[in-house]
Amino acid sequence: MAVYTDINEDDLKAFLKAYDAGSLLSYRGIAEGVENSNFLMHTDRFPLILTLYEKRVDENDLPFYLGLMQHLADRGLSCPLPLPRNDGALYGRLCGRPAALISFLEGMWLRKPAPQHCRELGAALARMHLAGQDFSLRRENALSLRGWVDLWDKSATRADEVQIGLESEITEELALLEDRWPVDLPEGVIHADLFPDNVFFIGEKLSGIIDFYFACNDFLAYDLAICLNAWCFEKDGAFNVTKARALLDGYESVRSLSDTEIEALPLLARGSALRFFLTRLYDWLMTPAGALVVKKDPLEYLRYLRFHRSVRSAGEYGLERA
Ligand SMILES: Nc1ncnc2c1ncn2[C@@H]1O[C@H](COP(=O)(O)OP(=O)(O)O)[C@@H](O)[C@H]1O
Ligand SMILES: N[C@@H](CCOP(=O)(O)O)C(=O)O
Repeated sequence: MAVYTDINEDDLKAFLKAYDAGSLLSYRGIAEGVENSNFLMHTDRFPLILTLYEKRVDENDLPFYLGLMQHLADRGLSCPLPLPRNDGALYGRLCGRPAALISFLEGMWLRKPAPQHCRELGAALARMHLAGQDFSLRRENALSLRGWVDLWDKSATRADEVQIGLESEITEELALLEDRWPVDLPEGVIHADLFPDNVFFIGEKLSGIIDFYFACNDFLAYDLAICLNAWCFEKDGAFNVTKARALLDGYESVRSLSDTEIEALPLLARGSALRFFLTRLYDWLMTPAGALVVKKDPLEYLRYLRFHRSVRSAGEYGLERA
């Protein structure tokens, strides 16, 4: 359960005084999520999500994340809208942590997305990429090559505790990615964590995207590579090319991929698999026993990484013109 910081009613009521949000009726911790502490709150005016920013969120990045949500919502994308405080600030402080109130989005995330959901996702991702083009703030991707090396430096010597041989396999992979990582692909604001639990649907229709707390400027096609990993593998580890084709078709129904983006896709998918492997491995090794969070399996992403290593071209992801 991702509630790292406990809050009490008096503190919450004091926090709410800075907002025009009505009176508190109820609040409860939300079990899902791994990064921040989230609470569902009801006031006599509306439901709200209260987020207390934890470990990986740098307070200096909050204007980027919260401003981005405002920017995208203004351009018609269905994402949470931060509620400003009476003094105009987009976040305040609760129990010693930066904390924001954001609008509650209707819908459910899908445990078993089908190809038509992947198509919807692709189209929404491309719309987000286009809507983000004129966002004025910039944030480097702290979890790209440099960040991977830092994470690996902290975990490498213990990696073989998780699986024998990991230390040498990942060291080699990282060296290869450092050598071959693209430098000149189309860039923009990417979500960078668009997993099924961050995308809500009502029936077949995508109703909203949440959790912009890894958003940053990076290659647009890298976001697509993240989705290939997060949406197109089955529970048994098999890659589902029908889902991948639907994802890519949906994306291209809104924004066409260039030849260089298509060519780079297998490498971007390797990098993306490594990125989630590394954060999961770090959390696996470092999270204290008894912490109220469900740790995610790093080896799932090792399997995806190995799959992408065998991919010769994006045609294997179902892209006809690759
Ligand atoms: N704006 C929102 N509307 C509705 N539910 C939300 C919203 N934001 C978060 N949630 C709920 O909180 C859970 C965790 O949120 P998330 O942002 O993914 O947390 P974390 O950043 O800790 O991973 C989501 O799975 C969802 O159930
Ligand atoms: N999506 C990441 C972990 C971050 O979790 P989220 O709840 O913020 O989406 C992973 O699966 O490793």
